Amino acid sequence: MMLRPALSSIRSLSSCIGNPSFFFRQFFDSETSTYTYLLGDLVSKECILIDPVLEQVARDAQAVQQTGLKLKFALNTHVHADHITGTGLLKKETGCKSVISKCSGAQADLYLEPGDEIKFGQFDLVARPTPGHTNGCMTYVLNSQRCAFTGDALLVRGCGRTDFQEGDAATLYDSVHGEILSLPEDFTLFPAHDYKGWTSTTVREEKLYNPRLSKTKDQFVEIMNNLNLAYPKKIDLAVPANRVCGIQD
Ligand SMILES: N[C@@H](CCC(=O)N[C@@H](CSS)C(=O)NCC(=O)O)C(=O)O
Repeated sequence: MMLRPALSSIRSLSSCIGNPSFFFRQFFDSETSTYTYLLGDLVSKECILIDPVLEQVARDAQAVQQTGLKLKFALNTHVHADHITGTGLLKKETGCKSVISKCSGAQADLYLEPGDEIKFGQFDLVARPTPGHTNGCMTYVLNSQRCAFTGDALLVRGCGRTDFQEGDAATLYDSVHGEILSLPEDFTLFPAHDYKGWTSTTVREEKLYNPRLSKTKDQFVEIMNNLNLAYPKKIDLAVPANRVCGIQD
């Protein structure tokens, strides 16, 4: 029997806790292998979603409602190429504000610059620029819970591809080493995708075991330039839609 976690639409995690006021849930969209994260403050009731998927908006909105939380922000880590973001529809359905980096060039209610903070109740996410997969990629760091949401910049034992949009392997290497792998080694890292059954990792694990990023920069660039991956199936639909915050009308 293959020892692979069930790719259910809702996964629970015991990591990234330690404060009873912190609500955390990791969701999975099995069609696109995308993780969406719900983070909330159970005292103030404010919550946020990171990287929601259009087809899973009902699931996400239901989770928010069931927990008695109020959705303040729906954030994207970048302009995704493989799925349409759920932020446009979530805005309509919940009145939340959409958020993305200024550098992404995409439309949103709030634009993040490096070092900007997103507050939900007593918690603060700090935006760190991690370009290389796209120009506008941001990693969101939650220092209080010793974790970070890396989007496609860093995947478990992998990283985002660099062969379309504004992809650049050398830039990705520098930004992941400078902004993610420089975090304390015990920080838990949550990616936007996984294709092999992983749910999270740590800075220490990726420094030791990432088969791409643990190499020298020259070796990394060579690896990235020879991945020969098929284009994402939805890229022609997803990129233009995500530049305007997903489906809005
Ligand atoms: N088959 C999927 C696309 C898979 C893919 O290209 N994933 C991207 C992130 S989404 S743009 C990636 O960077 N992968 C890195 C890797 O090493 O796999 C589809 O058709 O949507």
